[in-house]
Amino acid sequence: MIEAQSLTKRYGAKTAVDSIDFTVRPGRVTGFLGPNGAGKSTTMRMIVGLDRPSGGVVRVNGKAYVRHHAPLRQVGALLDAKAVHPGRSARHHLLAVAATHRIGAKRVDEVIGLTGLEPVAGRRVGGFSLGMGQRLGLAVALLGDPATLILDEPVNGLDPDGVVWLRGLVRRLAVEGRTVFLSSHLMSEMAQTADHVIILGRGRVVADAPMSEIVAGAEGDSVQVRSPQAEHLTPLLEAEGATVSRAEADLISVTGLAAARIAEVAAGARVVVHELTPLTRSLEDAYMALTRDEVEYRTMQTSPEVDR
Ligand SMILES: Nc1ncnc2c1ncn2[C@@H]1O[C@H](COP(=O)(O)OP(=O)(O)OP(=O)(O)O)[C@@H](O)[C@H]1O
Repeated sequence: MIEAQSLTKRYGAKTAVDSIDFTVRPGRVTGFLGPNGAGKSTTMRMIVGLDRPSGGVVRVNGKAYVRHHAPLRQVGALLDAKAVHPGRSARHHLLAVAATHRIGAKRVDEVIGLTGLEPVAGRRVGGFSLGMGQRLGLAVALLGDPATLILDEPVNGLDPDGVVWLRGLVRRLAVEGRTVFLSSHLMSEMAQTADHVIILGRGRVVADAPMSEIVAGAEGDSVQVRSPQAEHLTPLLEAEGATVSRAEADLISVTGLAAARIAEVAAGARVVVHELTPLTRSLEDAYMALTRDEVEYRTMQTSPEVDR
């Protein structure tokens, strides 16, 4: 369990984390989302004592991280997978970390197995790919068999097989009753992995709810309709109560009317339709709506005037 109360981090005049409160509960996967610079990494670093809060507190399994006598047995963290000695083999790195907590070689071999590192366990870590480095970071996080896991962008660098494997591992850890807190920028991946979501925007919590609620709160389902007579079809659909927005000359997005009814209206007016695609709500839609005003580094749109 992770509990943050009025947790704050300032860097000079910049408030990276602005008096946030949240609880990450055991037995489920909690996703941590937010635009670049929202304060996710800073929050995770404070949870594991790598950054000291400017205000407020954060407890892991009831205590501040630094107050735990054997923190690796309480909290496993994957924050910076590259922070390992490049000359050591993966197995030696794990043995060295294990020794700090009197964890034996048996457990080292177990986590090597759990993270699929057997084929490379004897190789120098310096030659590892990003994906192998992530697996090693996970192996370190799992060493102490901790009740709480904090994983910052764990899918980073994993190949598609690795992503599926990680999803299964993370789900299993939660089913075992552990607290799993993970950040990712990959919405579709997060939608498949997390049960609960906390979204940060500019250092504040903008949403903290079950995944199903977050997705259900997104704007309504829409239907994408491609037709060479889109202009003719639009008022007919609006007369049926639909809201229509035009994406391209022959492409409209229709909300408030089922795909079947759209097809009937089009057929009734002898309008040719080339495509009719119902689009369901997604975590990405909900996320975009919730963070629309919270983006610190927004991609600048080049205005047509500047182009000319
Ligand atoms: N050591 C530091 N000194 C000064 N400012 C910092 C420092 N670390 C982070 N910041 C600032 O604090 C804010 C939050 O950064 P943080 O890295 O926690 O965001 P994030 O949500 O993890 O972003 P990303 O998705 O890009 O990893 C940013 O504006 C960042 O520039």
